[in-house]
Amino acid sequence: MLEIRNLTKRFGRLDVLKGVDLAVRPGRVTAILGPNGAGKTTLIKSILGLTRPDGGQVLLGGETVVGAGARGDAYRARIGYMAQIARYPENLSAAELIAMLVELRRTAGADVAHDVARDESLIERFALAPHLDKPMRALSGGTRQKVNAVLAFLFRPELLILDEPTAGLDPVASSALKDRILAARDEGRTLVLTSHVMSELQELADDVAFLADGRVRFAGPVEELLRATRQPTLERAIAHLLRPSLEVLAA
Ligand SMILES: Nc1ncnc2c1ncn2[C@@H]1O[C@H](COP(=O)(O)OP(=O)(O)OP(=O)(O)O)[C@@H](O)[C@H]1O
Repeated sequence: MLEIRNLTKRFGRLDVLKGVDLAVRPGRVTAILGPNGAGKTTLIKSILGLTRPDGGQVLLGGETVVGAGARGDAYRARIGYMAQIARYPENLSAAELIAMLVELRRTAGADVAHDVARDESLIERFALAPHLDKPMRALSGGTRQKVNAVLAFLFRPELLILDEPTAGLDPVASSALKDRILAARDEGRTLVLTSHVMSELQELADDVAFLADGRVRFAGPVEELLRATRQPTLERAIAHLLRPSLEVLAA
């Protein structure tokens, strides 16, 4: 569904991605893990075309969307994205933002009437209704994060990329979002997410891609990682992978 081939990215003298290969399986939740600064956000932004990689390709549904042979950025309409730090026009309210995004889609020729599922379940469970008409600049960090989540799910995208989606959310909101993530998976959507909260990933992830030193060191189902490292939990398995005497595990 999503395939990353030999992706490279350097910032000045810093080699962040040194040839990342990854095949994300459809209809599953894949967690991208790795220490701070490993390049998870850089990888995500490269998939979305928000960062231009130096080499390699990204394929979506078999079609090259980033790298040599890619044509335009229309593919982005198929992806819902929740950024780690989202920036919005601060004077607009969430309701106006939603209306604007719907209008943009309509102008781009999408069948919006069919597409839009303003996620009432999330709005309700986040208790977001009273905040929808306030300007974004007046919202608390957690409330902005909730709006961010609603926008990511807005058009029922086939692929959802969520960068630390529950960071800053209270336990009620975090549970609601996790339920929504699993529901999206059960609807057959593909999800890629990052988080440093291992217990959360243990709950959500079907597959794991572990990024370190610019490459994917392990990619496969969570159970396989636990088996390969002989550890009982994801947290211990990742700690095991991060030992200084790291042995590269075959994918
Ligand atoms: N625009 C940029 N210019 C220069 N360096 C950058 C830029 N973006 C990222 N980097 C560097 O690239 C490295 C990878 O950053 P990235 O944000 O992708 O890591 P991450 O794995 O998402 O980290 P974290 O877990 O802390 O969120 C870091 O050393 C970061 O400082």
